[in-house]
Amino acid sequence: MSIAFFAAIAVGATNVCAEDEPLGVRLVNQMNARYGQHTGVRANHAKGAVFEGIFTPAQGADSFSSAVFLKGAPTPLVIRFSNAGGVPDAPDTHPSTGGIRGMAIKFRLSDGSEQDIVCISANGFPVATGEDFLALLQAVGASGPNVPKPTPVEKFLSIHPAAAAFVTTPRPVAVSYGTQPFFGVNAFKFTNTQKTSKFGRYRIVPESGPAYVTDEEAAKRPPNALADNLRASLEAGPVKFHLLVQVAAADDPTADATKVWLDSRPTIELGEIAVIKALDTKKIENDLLFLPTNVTTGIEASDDPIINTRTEAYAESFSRRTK
Ligand code: HEM
Repeated sequence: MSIAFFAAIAVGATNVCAEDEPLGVRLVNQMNARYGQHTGVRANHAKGAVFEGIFTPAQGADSFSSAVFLKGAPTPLVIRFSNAGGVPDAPDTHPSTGGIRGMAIKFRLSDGSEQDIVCISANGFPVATGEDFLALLQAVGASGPNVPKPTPVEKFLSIHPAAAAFVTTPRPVAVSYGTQPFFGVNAFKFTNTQKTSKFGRYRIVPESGPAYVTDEEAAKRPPNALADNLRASLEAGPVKFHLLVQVAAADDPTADATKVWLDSRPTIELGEIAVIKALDTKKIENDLLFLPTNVTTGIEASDDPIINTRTEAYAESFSRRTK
């Protein structure tokens, strides 16, 4: 995201605030005010592409967590790649995306239940709480082009250095969704059969390595190149990622997604995600709901407050888009 991005989409966005409503509802109200409310569309990550996949656990992954998908037979997946922002059908390079992509994965577990992992292409988040995220969205909404400087968003960024760093980080455009690394951002607690628990954050790394195009090339590409190019790659066979967990050291913060852990922290390989074939996105995407709190035995949410706020907001967005 860039400051220009905030200015570009702040036009027409007003602040909608009802203190008595749950935080997740207020966040969705604010997103709808910012991007417009579009029937049958997600309040955020509105443009997506859905694929079928399969997860194969790595040897020994079950020593990290007793989660059922980490041992034995491969698990079928439904994967939705997306661009951030609530503008449906926006081109991949549209400012409303802020350069942020999403990868949401639903594991169809052998016992009939589900496990979701919902990641973005950024390592870290601009703010540590849902309240601060709402304040950021409100500041953006109040910072139209004719607003005197310093604008509310400029003021917000001046006192929230993590948010300022987030919005000024360059976000190159990937060749396809299949060449984009993704990050879980929020910490989860993993417990194995010996009852040993560790905190970790997911990382999803393309097997072929990350690959990007220049901004000039990106601007010339068709509007859905990220998904189109992944579909084209699938003609030659599955497109693979590695699912890893970065493991926290004892004093690493687990409740603050702005605090990225050192790269030197160990990562454990949980297994391979193979994207197999494209599904009919328009037909199925609205029935899909990915929740960060949708976890199976052996995995729990950490004390990161954003996790529950996300679930509240996603459920609200789901109920609006399926009405
Ligand atoms: C307080 C912080 C956040 C809020 C309020 C928020 C809000 C939302 C909302 C309203 C949706 C639409 C949900 C739906 O209709 O199903 C959404 C989708 C999504 N969000 Fe967030 N989000 C937050 C943080 C995050 C973080 C930290 C990540 C990743 C680490 C993330 C990744 C995604 C992805 C990938 C989707 C698309 C899911 C799909 O394909 O269905 N979000 N978000």
